[in-house]
Amino acid sequence: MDKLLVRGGRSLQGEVTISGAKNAALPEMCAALLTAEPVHLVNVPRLHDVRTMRKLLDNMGVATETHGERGGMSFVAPDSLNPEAPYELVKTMRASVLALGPLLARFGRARVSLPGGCAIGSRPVDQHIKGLQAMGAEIVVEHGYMVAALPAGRQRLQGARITTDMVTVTGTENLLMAATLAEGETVLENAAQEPEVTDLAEMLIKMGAQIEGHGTSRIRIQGVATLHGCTHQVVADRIEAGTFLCAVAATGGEALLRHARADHLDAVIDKLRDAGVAVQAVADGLRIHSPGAAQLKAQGFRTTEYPGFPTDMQAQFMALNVVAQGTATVAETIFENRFMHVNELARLGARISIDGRVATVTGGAQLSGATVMATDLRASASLVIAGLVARGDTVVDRIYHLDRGYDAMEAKLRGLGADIERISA
Ligand SMILES: CC(=O)N[C@H]1[C@@H](OP(=O)(O)OP(=O)(O)OC[C@H]2O[C@@H](n3ccc(=O)[nH]c3=O)[C@H](O)[C@@H]2O)O[C@H](CO)[C@@H](O)[C@@H]1O
Ligand SMILES: C=C(OP(=O)(O)O)C(=O)O
Repeated sequence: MDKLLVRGGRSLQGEVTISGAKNAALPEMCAALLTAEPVHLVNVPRLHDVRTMRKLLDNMGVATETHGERGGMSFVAPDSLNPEAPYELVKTMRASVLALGPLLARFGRARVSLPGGCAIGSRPVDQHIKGLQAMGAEIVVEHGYMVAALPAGRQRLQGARITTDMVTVTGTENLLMAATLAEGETVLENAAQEPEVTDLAEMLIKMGAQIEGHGTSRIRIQGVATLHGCTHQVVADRIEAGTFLCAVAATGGEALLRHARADHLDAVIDKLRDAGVAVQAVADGLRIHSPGAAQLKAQGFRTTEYPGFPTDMQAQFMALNVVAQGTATVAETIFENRFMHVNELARLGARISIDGRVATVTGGAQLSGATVMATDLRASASLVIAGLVARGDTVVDRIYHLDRGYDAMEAKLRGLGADIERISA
């Protein structure tokens, strides 16, 4: 199992290029299931979840290819394929559930393993099922699989008005993709407004889908009989960008984050500015200048759906709060078990107490390196940030979590002057 060795104490300086977003690339790869024509994606990040999604599509019978330096990938999903997502692949990547909507919409049937929970919470998919049932699908859950089909005699899903019980990102994406090929109009109320949903909608529109209102809480889709191929560039990863912002803020220093989108990071940038960090939108990126943690003020926040503070940035900003000055409370409202980094940060010297879904961070900690264990994707990133600030050596174990969602993180950090290396098992 690979580990990262971080020798802390260096400030970060220079330029880093932000990759395409994992959480946009994964649904967009599934969108290729909606047409028999070639779909080309560019700016696909090189990370483990993308490789898993490719395996999942290959396994179904989709022809996939990578090309070029710029994260090019193409997909051809023939008219006849095996519409199944097996447990072996789904268990390592919850986003596999995004195959369900497209498969059902185009092939009229699908067998997709239930994803189960993961470290950060229980992560049910009841809203995906409820929405597809509202569109006429018959879905039974048996032997750990969602087995979905259209009723006898029906060729297509039916448009419907669907209000999800809560805002769900992949739920919105699954229903959005399914609705593009349904008969008639679908209205998704309480839809997720995350930039990755908007990016997916823009790709689907290039494929011939009729969609309005993406980026708002009501998305209207007029179903069409077929979609065609397209070329689409995956939007920049706002969470990767936010992670680098927190790393530079915590270590002090100055950096340019190429391709980072300020308009997708408002809530995080506001908090960084309140903390005392200078963040400026520049042509094709973001510039950050941090005076170092000793000059920064810890910031309280509450995670919420977009455009609120993202749950996927909670752990990384908490690492910054640990070394900034003052006390701050952090409330996690999206996932019930997303504070697992807290005990590991404590091994480095962080002072954090937890009461239910609220963590109170007492800043100003003098961190010292230790061996810590990554428990999930963003927890891993928060431990790396803390390790960059800590005195001495920090070893972050189980970084397969990090590899799931970050494209060459240690190489990018090294490019900014960090002393970090991978120890391969
Ligand atoms: C691949 C991807 O894009 N992953 C992101 C997506 O995950 P994901 O789409 O899985 O997260 P959701 O937005 O669906 O989850 C939001 C909340 O709704 C609950 N829920 C969701 C669906 C459902 O059918 N029933 C239900 O109860 C979840 O348990 C959670 O409490 O959005 C999360 C919230 O921004 C991010 O942390 C993940 O990085
Ligand atoms: C929780 C995350 O991803 P996933 O939904 O793929 O587990 C994340 O990207 O932080």
